[in-house]
Amino acid sequence: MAYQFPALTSEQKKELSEIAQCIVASGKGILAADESVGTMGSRLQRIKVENTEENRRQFREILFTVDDSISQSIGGVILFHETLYQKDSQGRLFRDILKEKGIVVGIKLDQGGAPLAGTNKETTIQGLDGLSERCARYKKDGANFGKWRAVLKIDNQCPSHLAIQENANTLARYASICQQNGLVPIVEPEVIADGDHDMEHCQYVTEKVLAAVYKALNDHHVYLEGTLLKPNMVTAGHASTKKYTPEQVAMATVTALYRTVPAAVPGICFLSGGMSEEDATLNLNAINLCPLPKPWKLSFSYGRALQASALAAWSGKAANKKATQEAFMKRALANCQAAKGQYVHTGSSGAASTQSLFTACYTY
Ligand SMILES: O=P(O)(O)OC[C@@]1(O)O[C@H](CO)[C@@H](O)[C@@H]1O
Repeated sequence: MAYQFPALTSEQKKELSEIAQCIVASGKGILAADESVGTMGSRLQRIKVENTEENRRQFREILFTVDDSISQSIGGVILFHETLYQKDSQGRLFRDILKEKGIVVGIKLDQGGAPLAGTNKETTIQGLDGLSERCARYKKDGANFGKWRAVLKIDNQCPSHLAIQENANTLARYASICQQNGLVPIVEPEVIADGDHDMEHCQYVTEKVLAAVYKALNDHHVYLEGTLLKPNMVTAGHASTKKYTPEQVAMATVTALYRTVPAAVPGICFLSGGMSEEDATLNLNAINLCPLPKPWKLSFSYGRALQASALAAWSGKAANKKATQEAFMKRALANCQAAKGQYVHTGSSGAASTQSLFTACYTY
């Protein structure tokens, strides 16, 4: 056993665990603003705005220049490469604006899916080649955490043993490289909601996937205190006819996590996976009220569920800046409350917040 070859020094471990804890400090979660150019294109298409670099920059400028009190709800923001180097209209780098608010800057590191031959259209994720050099550069340029999303689906023969093992190993290799370069890895094994399976089936699969991920992280000597997990909530498939309450979703989700995620992991930040903004908040709130042991912070790392109302309010018009920032702040605050189990639905949400944000076979 290679016990005498430590992967990280105690200084490296201290830095990583401090970054992770800062991101999920009480009530804080993550804004996943790391949509690639293509994904941002489909978001902008919905509001009939052209997918230009300037339009992407303008929307993000509005989000990042929101009132400083946002830092009570948002501990970290994940950026796409392009955004890490963009500036606001006064020439200030976005990453500096976020840091001044006390928000940790993160970077998307995965580079999209590749087919696993001989499977029912399953995938692995690319981006390991040159990853160490990219991480070193991003650390120098102000990032302190990374994100890597692996996609598993529930279908005939899926997820296969191969897909589970390959994606777990790739996530672990990515996590190890991140930590060597001073970045906290967000480990995201997403079991997507496509399909008509029930919640119990999703729970079974989520447990198998998470168990494989934590075995691989251990094999790769990943320091769990310096990581964050970004899983799916346990829900029925989008096409299922069965409906479940937030309390049922919470019980299934926390049970799956309790069985598979070590207590050393400081925080679990859920993805929203196409849920409406309001459902994502209600489910997170129920998760935090679930009467099972919860040794980790249970928070959010939402993309669609933090930005849908804001995008609709903006509609590509500078004049809508105030309304856009208000919509974003409202969702951020609601999720901050939900991360503490204190969210009370007032019934005054706008239309955009209750709309399903699901897209079939969501890739990017
Ligand atoms: O599911 P959501 O909350 O919208 O987004 C979760 C997420 O991992 O998926 C997107 C990738 O397409 C990323 O932009 C984002 O970080």
